[in-house]
Amino acid sequence: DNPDFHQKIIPISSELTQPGLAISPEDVQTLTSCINIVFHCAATIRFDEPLKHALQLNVMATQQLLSLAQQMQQLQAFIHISTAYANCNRRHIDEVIYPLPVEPKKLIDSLEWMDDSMVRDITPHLIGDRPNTYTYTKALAECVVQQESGRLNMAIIRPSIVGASWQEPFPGWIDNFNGPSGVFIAAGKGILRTMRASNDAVADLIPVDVVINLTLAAGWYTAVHRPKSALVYNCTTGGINPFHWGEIEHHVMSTFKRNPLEQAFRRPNANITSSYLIYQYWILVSHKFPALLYDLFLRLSGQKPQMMRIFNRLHKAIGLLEYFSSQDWEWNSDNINMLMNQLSAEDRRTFNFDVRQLNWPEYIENYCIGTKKYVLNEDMSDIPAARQHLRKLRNIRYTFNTVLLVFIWRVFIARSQMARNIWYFVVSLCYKFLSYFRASSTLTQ
Ligand SMILES: CCCCCCCCCCCCCCCC(=O)SCCNC(=O)CCNC(=O)[C@H](O)C(C)(C)COP(=O)(O)OP(=O)(O)OC[C@H]1O[C@@H](n2cnc3c(N)ncnc32)[C@H](O)[C@@H]1OP(=O)(O)O
Ligand SMILES: NC(=O)C1=CN([C@@H]2O[C@H](COP(=O)(O)OP(=O)(O)OC[C@H]3O[C@@H](n4cnc5c(N)ncnc54)[C@H](OP(=O)(O)O)[C@@H]3O)[C@@H](O)[C@H]2O)C=CC1
Repeated sequence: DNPDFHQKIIPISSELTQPGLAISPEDVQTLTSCINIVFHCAATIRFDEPLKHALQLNVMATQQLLSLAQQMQQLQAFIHISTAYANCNRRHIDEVIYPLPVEPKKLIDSLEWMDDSMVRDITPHLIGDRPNTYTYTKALAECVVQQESGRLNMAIIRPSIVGASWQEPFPGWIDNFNGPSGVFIAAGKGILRTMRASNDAVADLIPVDVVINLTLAAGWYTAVHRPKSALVYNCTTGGINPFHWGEIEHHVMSTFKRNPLEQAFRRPNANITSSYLIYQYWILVSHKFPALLYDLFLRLSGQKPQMMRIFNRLHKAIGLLEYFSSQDWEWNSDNINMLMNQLSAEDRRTFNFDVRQLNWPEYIENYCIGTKKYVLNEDMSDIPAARQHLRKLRNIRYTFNTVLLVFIWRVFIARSQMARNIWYFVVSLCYKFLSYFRASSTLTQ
């Protein structure tokens, strides 16, 4: 649509961990003289980030950017991107900034002199009932934003689990493995067969284009209407148009069976469970055992074993995600409704963030196809070959199961008189039934 779009963009190089964000003096000059709105989304989103690093990227960098923003002569609004899970230690989350027991500045100062192992030891005490350093540092960043809200005109956007696009630039666009995308891909490849999640818990996915549209609209509202205090927007779907992890599982599996990924390890067949014991059982039977067999095959054919390593990484990743897929939260979204009512009918269409119109089965199907096309760069024209591959895998499974059954049965028959008796009884019963069936069909003729 806009072939010269790049002429409208001036990239600024920066490094969040450096003093002054490592922005060159010339760039600082450009920014302070002509910026109207700041959208601050840079962050580390890794769940396993060491606390010191997460603080540096998510809290101190936000502090530095706020200082820079105060020098911006034309600034109308500062929009900070947080996460709906910043306060995931609460069940009901309002559109307010919740206080933390520790003052961010004091925490940063006290961690300064500690070495990495000391920080590692006190991290669980600091993050308390939050699951990771990511949600904790995002909550601290909100407090930092609040401290500056008297001086700057600000708003906070809190998206839940950001997923592929709903409509723009086109349905299903996605370019990374974060959040559910990696899980969907692993399930589509037949690697992931089980995950701990609650079938009935709300899966609060939010399409990335909805987040962007809402963020732009909030930028407009903050700049033009200048609310007295920083408004928080809980950018979620669960309270408005709920969909559950059990339904997601169903639609992901059905999409990948119809549109298989290339070179799947096994047929896609993942089940979610909230039971720890069932989960451990499937991990053993459906993950570790096939991985062991496959690695044995690789070793015997002179190749490097790799499947167990892949599964260990997968287990680490799903272990970090299960906190979010095993429970529900309730987010208040009054500010979202207010913002929607403030937009003109045309703006509401252009910056659509009304998730009541979202058709989940269609969205999940586009999402899965999007992971195939844009994350894995697979061609849709290869789908017949991928289906053929799945048929081959199904035949291998049938053959394997039959051989295993016969083998186990043979072992039983050889060792136990009772198994032999049962076997003869079943065989003679079948024989009698067949003879009776043949005799009765001859009589009717
Ligand atoms: C059918 C079932 C339905 C049920 C389905 C339930 C879904 C339930 C989702 C809940 C989702 C909550 C989300 C909370 C909402 C926020 O607040 S959003 C923030 C979201 N943040 C994230 O998702 C980040 C989570 N990821 C991480 O923390 C780290 O990647 C992990 C998981 C600790 C892994 O760390 P690592 O082992 O060091 O690996 P990492 O360096 O990250 O990646 C190495 C390579 O593997 C790739 N990779 C990373 N992850 C994956 C993956 N999952 N798969 C494949 N490749 C991957 C990377 O692209 C990278 O590739 P290269 O660049 O080397 O080519
Ligand atoms: N993904 C999700 O599900 C959710 C995300 N969010 C929030 O949305 C925002 C964007 O997240 P998302 O797009 O998913 O994450 P990404 O990791 O894709 O993007 C993070 C951005 O931060 C930049 N960045 C990271 N480290 C540094 C650094 N040291 N110096 C300079 N820039 C850096 C990255 O730059 P570069 O590309 O150059 O590496 C990248 O542009 C974050 O604030 C996150 O907390 C909130 C809720 C859910």
